[in-house]
Amino acid sequence: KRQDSSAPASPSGGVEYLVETDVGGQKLNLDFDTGSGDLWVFSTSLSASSQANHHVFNPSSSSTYKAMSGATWRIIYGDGSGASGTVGTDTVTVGGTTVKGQAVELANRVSAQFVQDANDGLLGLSFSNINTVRPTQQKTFFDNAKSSLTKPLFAAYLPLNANGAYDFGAINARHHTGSVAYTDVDSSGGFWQFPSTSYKVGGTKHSLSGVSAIADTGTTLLLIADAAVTTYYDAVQGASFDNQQGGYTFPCSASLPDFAVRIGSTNYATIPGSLINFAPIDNSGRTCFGGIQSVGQIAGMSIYGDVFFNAYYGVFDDAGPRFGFAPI
Ligand SMILES: O=C(CN1CCCCC1)Nc1ccc2c(c1)OCO2
Repeated sequence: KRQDSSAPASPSGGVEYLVETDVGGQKLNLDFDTGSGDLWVFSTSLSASSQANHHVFNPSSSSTYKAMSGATWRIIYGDGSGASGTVGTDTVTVGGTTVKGQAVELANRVSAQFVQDANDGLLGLSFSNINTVRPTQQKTFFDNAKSSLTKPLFAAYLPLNANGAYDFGAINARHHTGSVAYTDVDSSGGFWQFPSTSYKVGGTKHSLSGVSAIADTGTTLLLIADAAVTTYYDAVQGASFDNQQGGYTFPCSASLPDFAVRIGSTNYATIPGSLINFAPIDNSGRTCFGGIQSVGQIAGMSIYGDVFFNAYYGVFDDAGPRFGFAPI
């Protein structure tokens, strides 16, 4: 039960946090994603152009890799990106936590966004019921590891523009302040999902009846219904929806109100306005892109991505299951 460990998570381009992961003795920088359930890697099965600028996994160079005959996978993410390929098993180590016989999905196709991205693949940390391997669905790294951990939990510490960490098996008191508040999780859809039926802009409360949210470390921004997005940016001087940028922008000098979201039936998580200035849209530094944007057509759902985790330590506890949060 002493496979507990903490693995550094490095911010990459403000878009994602990468964790160095050992797959069959080969080191790859993977995007840890609580919003999906597949562990997949760039592999030597990809075209040379797709492999460019990435570390790729070569199954022939791993003495512990075993092909999974007849198994395939194919995934499409909420942002339209995707990947697909074949499957095997290998020994995977993250920090000091090792899983033998972990399903490792080898990409032989990846969408253009992934070729541009800095990651060498993804390590899914959602529930295993949305893993895409067929004909036999596979388990996530955490699902396989949890029985060897002191507690069946992992936690995400993702501070802005600083090295963070994924803690496995124990909460790391150095990664949060105050006490951790919890809400029950509905895992039936595969996500770390909970009701989130109201929000506050600069202290004024607004309801989002019937809405649920997912805690999603693989999504960069905080994505929420159009009504909430409009309410927020109505409170920001000079903000407007920029079709070219595909979201709300505002003068980088604008003062941004805090945005609080209700987590379950407990209290609110408050994201300070300063964390809602995501990035300048160009090198002039005049206009900035907002960290709160529309979730689009996914009715009744909010997606709490890294902008949320820049303010809150997230505890993903399989006992429950439940989601915990505490200011970092
Ligand atoms: O697709 C993702 C996250 N995804 C994680 C794996 C890498 C590529 C990005 N998030 C997302 C992005 C936009 C969305 C959405 C979800 O739901 C509606 O709009």
